[in-house]
Amino acid sequence: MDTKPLTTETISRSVWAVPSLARNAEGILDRQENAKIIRHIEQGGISTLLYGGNAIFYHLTLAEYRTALELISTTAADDTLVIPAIGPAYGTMLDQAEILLDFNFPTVMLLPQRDVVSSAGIAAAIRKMAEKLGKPIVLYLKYDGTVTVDDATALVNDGVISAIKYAVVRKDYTQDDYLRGLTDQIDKGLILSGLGDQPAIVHMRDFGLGGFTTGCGCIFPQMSAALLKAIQAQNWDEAEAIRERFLPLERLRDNLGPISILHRATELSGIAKTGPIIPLLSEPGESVQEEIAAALQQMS
Ligand SMILES: N[C@@H](CC=O)C(=O)O
Repeated sequence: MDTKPLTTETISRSVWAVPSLARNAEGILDRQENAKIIRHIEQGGISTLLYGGNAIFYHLTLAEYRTALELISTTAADDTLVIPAIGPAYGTMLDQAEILLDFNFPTVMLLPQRDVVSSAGIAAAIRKMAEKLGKPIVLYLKYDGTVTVDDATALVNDGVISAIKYAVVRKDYTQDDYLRGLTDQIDKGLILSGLGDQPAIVHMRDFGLGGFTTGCGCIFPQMSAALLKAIQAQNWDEAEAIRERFLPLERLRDNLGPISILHRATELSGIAKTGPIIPLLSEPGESVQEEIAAALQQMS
């Protein structure tokens, strides 16, 4: 695992894959099956792994958290950057920080929440975690304005932010005052498009963001890596053609639940047995699984 501190170069050198986390039939984290997912992504040309929403880090027990960190840190290749998530509850992140001190991840990402938080409160949590861990944190902005531009800018200026994953859903991604406010104040190379392959072109071309995260790229890593390359080379027609190839699975994820559809699609694509989806999420029904299989076939 690459343990060097993040830079804008690190952020842009690879798409950030956001994988599912495999469990065996009993729901126990499965080393072998997770290793298959990691190898598949790495062999497809992606060298950054972000364990957050798609891995359902929100709902891990503390014991599972340690197991997961041990598993991902020892399975990833030497040059793969691995970023685990913390939170979203403050008490949870305090407990997780004690575990993280036993590992050497270069940064961690604070999972987002919009209830029972304030902008100043999230900023305070980031500062506390950065101090406790002795390293800067990835700020995940998923809800419009939950952290103000001023608070986010102050965190960056104070060196407690390693990157910002920007994932606010818009009808029209070219129209985004919140993102424009952030890019006016903060080094754009520190901000990643955080909503998968679909808004990546607009976010990188029109707002100058430094990279993008992908869920579907955990199944089709070569396609996501090619998308990043096309965007960086400003080959917009090629980038647009690649983006469209992701649509069959992305449409299902948008309509039926991005995390559970990706979890099941990873298994149906034959990459690894991902096992049961844990509560509070749920398994897609049989007809949905048929739709996933059809989408995967269309994309292959
Ligand atoms: N949410 C996006 C990107 C990852 O965070 C996806 O799953 O495609």
